[in-house]
Amino acid sequence: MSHILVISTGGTIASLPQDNGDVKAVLQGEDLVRRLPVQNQQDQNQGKHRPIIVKTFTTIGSFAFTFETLYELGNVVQTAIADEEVGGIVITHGTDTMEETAFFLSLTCQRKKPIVLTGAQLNASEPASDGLRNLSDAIRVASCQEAAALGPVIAFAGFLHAGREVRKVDTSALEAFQSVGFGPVGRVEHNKVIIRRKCTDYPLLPLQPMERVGLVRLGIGMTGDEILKIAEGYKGLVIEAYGLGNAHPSIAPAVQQLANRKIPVVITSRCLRGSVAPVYGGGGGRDLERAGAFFAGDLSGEKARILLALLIGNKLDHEAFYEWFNAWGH
Ligand SMILES: NC(=O)C[C@H](N)C(=O)O
Repeated sequence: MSHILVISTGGTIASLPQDNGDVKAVLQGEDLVRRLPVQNQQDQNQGKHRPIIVKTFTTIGSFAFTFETLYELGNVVQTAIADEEVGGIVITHGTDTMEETAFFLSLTCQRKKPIVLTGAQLNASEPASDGLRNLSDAIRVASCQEAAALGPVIAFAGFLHAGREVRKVDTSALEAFQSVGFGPVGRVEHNKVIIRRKCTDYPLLPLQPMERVGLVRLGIGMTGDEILKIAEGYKGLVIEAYGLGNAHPSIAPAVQQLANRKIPVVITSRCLRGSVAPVYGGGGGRDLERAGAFFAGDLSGEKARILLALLIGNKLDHEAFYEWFNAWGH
């Protein structure tokens, strides 16, 4: 029987308070699996679960992840996908940047096997810690072949969220994630995996090291000068603009300058739901589009940044960026 590979990376699920008061990721993958509830271990003995193999990839807070970490993790996941002995993959991860890792894997990994990310909001020393429940649910989902077609998902607080749509919406509540605008793709209830939605089969990008891309959220009165300063040193820039994708009128000429220097600019929205669209003149989305900006549909700023960094890393022609943002943004 093929096994479930649990790849641990740290995060609160692996964290314990230290003598100096810091809460720090210290538990290895083996420690997490050893702590699984007795019921779960019994299920395993009775063959209800596939055997579990553990790999400790790293033991850090997800706020310490970099593009390099994502690239290396992507390689580990792709090796596991190609390994016939592996039936499903679970990644334990901090919640802070879990949605970006889930999206990165969605962009680069074939949907042959379930890929399930999970973590915790309460550290492993807290009596009501959610980590073991989430890990137990994630293992169940990774054992369910039907979940492969969803692409990478986050299993958290009993819900399943698609990598493309999921966002961390709460700093501390146990229900940390939501699929904003669409709702979860499924849930784990009474130890059963229930899948209620299908996920679109988006085109994949080759796994490549990503390039440095900036991300800036507009606040009232921010101007083109500020955008040009922020863009320094970056190979691309994502702007979280207002509403449908609008900005102060001084920003379109700045975008034009950056486009002339072959620095692509991508527009997303500060809004939590809905897509950007070039509608308004007077500094609005139509001016930004005319200046050469790409529109990222309903992707969040963070996710548009991952896609842009990967497109630049793949050395694709900028003309092709329109198709990629159309494909993934809608
Ligand atoms: N709940 C968590 O896992 C948050 C933690 N700071 C992390 O992302 O590593």
